[in-house]
Amino acid sequence: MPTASHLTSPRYFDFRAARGVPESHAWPGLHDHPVVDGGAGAGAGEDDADRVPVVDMRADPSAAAAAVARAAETWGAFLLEGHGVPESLLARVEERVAGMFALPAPEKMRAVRGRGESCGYGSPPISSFFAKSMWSEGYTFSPAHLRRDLRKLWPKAGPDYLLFCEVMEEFHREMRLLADKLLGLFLRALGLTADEALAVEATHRIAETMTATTHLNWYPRCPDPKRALGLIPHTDSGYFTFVLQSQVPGLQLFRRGPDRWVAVPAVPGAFVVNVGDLFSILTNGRFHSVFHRAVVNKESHRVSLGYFLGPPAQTRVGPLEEALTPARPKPMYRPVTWPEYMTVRKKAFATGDSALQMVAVDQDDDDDAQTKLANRKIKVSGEAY
Ligand SMILES: C=C1C[C@]23C[C@@]1(O)CC[C@H]2[C@@]12CCC[C@@](C)(C(=O)O1)[C@H]2[C@@H]3C(=O)O
Ligand SMILES: O=C(O)CCC(=O)C(=O)O
Ligand SMILES: [Fe+2]
Repeated sequence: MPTASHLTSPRYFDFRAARGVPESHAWPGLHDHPVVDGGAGAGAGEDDADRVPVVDMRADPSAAAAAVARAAETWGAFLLEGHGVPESLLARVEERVAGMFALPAPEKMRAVRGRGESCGYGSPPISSFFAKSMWSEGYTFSPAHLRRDLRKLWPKAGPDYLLFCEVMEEFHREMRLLADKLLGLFLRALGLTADEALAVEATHRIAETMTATTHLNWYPRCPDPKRALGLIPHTDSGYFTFVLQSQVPGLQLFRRGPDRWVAVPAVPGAFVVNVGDLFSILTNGRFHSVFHRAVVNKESHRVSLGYFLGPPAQTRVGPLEEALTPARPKPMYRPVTWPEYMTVRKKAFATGDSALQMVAVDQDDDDDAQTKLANRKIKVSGEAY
């Protein structure tokens, strides 16, 4: 039973009551790199180096695939427009999400994420690897178990519960179809013809078995945003993520040469798509997973939604044979399941190493790589790619 003790529980920090950023939430090194604007007016230079790439799905498929290839190879992220998910539905999703976060803390804490669980309410799952706390709360759920999971937040299953479930179910239906379409475009972006992309799907059943997870982020208003961080710099671990950021921007992408954070503009109706680590593995490093973070601000709170796509837990993901090129003829990574990769990433956070590097195959060891290529033949889900 929730009691008023949630306010004194070490699990709950009452952001709304905070008058400053305590040491527990103050991050060093936040301003080591400049922040530049990634919006339409950005990149006054010749090549628009800071402008976040845009992919419009209304373009003809080869043009859209070329835009995806450029963005996935150079940025690991892009703004997705013309995706067909109605703006009115996105507005209803945002309204329901904001309503959920506005619930009193004891009610949200009814759904607190238990130790070792991936779904539930609380600090971002990644925060358990760090001594400092982030300026955010979030709620993770599996769209497949929506009605069951959401009873923890709304045990009486009243009108708010029903509306939330209905809107999220409609959203999930649209997003799952969109995810399949985008996966097809990603395969085309690897240079496959439409028929070859269909053949990859027939063999590997990537789209068919792909799972979706929704994670809602709430970044409360922050009295001293220069000291706090909404979400620590990270790469998403799965295949790819659709991020819906509300009217308040806050997502930043890391770019090298010169090192800088590019602030992603809040474009109404657009998604930001992030390439994740397992997709980088699947494409043999041709598509980059993007390092990104979320910052907070003093004026208003911010809400965002991540719709994460990835393989089923038992599927081992390794480089697709179709992604190998004359320049990179060998698989660069060993096959891993998503849970295995999460364990590697946990170690990487502890040591400061790169998780992707930790699953990389030693390219000098010819025999090793060739054996892995031979062993890597995909069987049906649950087996190796
Ligand atoms: C499917 C997932 C990706 C995610 C972990 C999760 O199981 C559910 C939440 C996701 C999220 C959202 C905030 C950032 C992130 C790193 C985290 O801590 O939880 C991502 C995870 C990820 O991409 O690895
Ligand atoms: O809030 C955002 O814009 C980013 C969220 C994010 O990176 C995530 O949920 O993984
Ligand atoms: Fe992320």
